[in-house]
Amino acid sequence: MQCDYFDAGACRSCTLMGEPYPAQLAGKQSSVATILASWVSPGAWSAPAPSSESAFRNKAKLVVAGRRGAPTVGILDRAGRGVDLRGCGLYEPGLHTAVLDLAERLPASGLTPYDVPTRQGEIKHVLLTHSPSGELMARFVLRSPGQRRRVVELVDDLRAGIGGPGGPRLRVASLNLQPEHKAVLEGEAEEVLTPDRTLPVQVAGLTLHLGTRSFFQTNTGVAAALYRQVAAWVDELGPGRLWDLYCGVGGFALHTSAPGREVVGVELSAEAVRSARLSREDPALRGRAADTTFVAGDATAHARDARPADRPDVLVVNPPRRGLGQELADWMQSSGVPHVVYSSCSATSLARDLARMPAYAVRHTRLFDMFPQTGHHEVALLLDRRA
Ligand SMILES: C[S@@+](CC[C@H](N)C(=O)[O-])C[C@H]1O[C@@H](n2cnc3c(N)ncnc32)[C@H](O)[C@@H]1O
Repeated sequence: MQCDYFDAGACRSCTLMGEPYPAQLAGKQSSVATILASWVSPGAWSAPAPSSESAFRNKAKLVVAGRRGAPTVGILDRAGRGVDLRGCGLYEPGLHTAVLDLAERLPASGLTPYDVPTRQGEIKHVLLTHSPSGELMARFVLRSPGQRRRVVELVDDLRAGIGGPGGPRLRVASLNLQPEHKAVLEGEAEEVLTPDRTLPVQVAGLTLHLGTRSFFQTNTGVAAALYRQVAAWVDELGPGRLWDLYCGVGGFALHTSAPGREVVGVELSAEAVRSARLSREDPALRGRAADTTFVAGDATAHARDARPADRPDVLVVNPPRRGLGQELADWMQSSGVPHVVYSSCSATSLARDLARMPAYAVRHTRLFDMFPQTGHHEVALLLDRRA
C-alpha cells in the first residue's frame, strides 16, 4: 500500500507502510513466534489470518484542530497543531465517505476547533464507528457544553443523509465532555443524542450491539475470523460450562454459546454488559444462548470468588494489553480448569502470563492480523492442562 501522508512525513502511524503485505504478515508471524518460542512449538502454529491491507478500519478517531471555518481532521503534530488526514486509506469505504462528509460540514457548523497550544476552542475529537450494514455511530467530544446546540444541529443534518445516496446512515450520536487539558480521547460525561443508543454490528453471523463507550475490535473482518476460530476450538472440546473473562460486548461468549452450555461473560464496563445482554436477544441466538449470562465485575475477583464446583471446563480470556497479571495467572495455574483460550493483543504480556502457568501446554496458536501496516498483532491460543 502507498500513502501520500506517509511519503510526505505528515503521518508515521503506519510504521510498516510501503512494505509489501505478504512480507509484513510473514515478519509479524516470525516476531510473535520468536517471543512465544518457549511455549509454542512450530507445529502448533496455524497459518495466520490475513486482513485486507487497506480499507479495513471500522473506527476513525479524528482529532479536530485548526481554525473555525478551516478545521483539520486527523492527528496533531509534535507542536500540537492539526494535521489533516481525511484521505486516510485505512478506513472502510463507508467510513471514508463519512469522514469526508463530516470534514466538509464542520466549517459551516460553527463549532470551534480546540487549539492545544493556546487551550482555546471547543471541539476536540470526533469518534466514528461504521458497521458492515452501513450504519454509523458518531461521538463528538467537546471541552465544555457551550457548543452543545451546534452539535445537535450537525447531528440533525447528518441524520438527513451522509455522502449522498448509498452513503452511511447515522444511527447513534452522542456528546462527550472532556474538560481537561490532557491527551485523553474522551471524558466521563456522555449524552446520547439519538433515539437509538447502540450500533448493531454484524460479525460472523451474529449482531453485537455496541454502546457508545464499549470496546470493539477495529477490524470487523479479522474479528469475525477470530470469533469463528475460537468457536471452532471450543466446539472441538464441547464444554458444559465456559467463562469469557474480559468479555466486552460479548463477542466470544455469544459466538461460543450452544444449547445446554452454560456460558458466563465477565466485564468491568457496565455499559458493555448491557450491550452483551441486548445482543443475547438476537433471533440468531434463540435457543442457543438460553444459558448465557453476563456479569459486571472484575475478572480476577470473579475467578477468585467462585466455588471450586462452579469453575468452567473452558476459560476464555481476552485481557487488555497489560495481560492477566500475576493474581489471575496464579489462580489459573492452580485452578484445575482443563482448557484455556487466550486471545491477546500483546505477545509480550502473553509470554509473561504463560510463564506463570506451566500447568498448561499449547495445542493451537494463530496470528490474526487485526492491524495491517503496523507491528501490532492479535494472537489466540488453545491451552490444555497437562496430565
Ligand atoms: C481486549 S478487550 C476484549 C473485549 C472482548 N473480548 C471482545 O472481543 O471485543 C478487553 C476488555 O476488558 C475489559 N476490562 C478491563 N479490565 C477489566 C477487569 N479488571 N475485569 C474485567 N474486564 C476488564 C475492558 O473494559 C475491555 O472491554
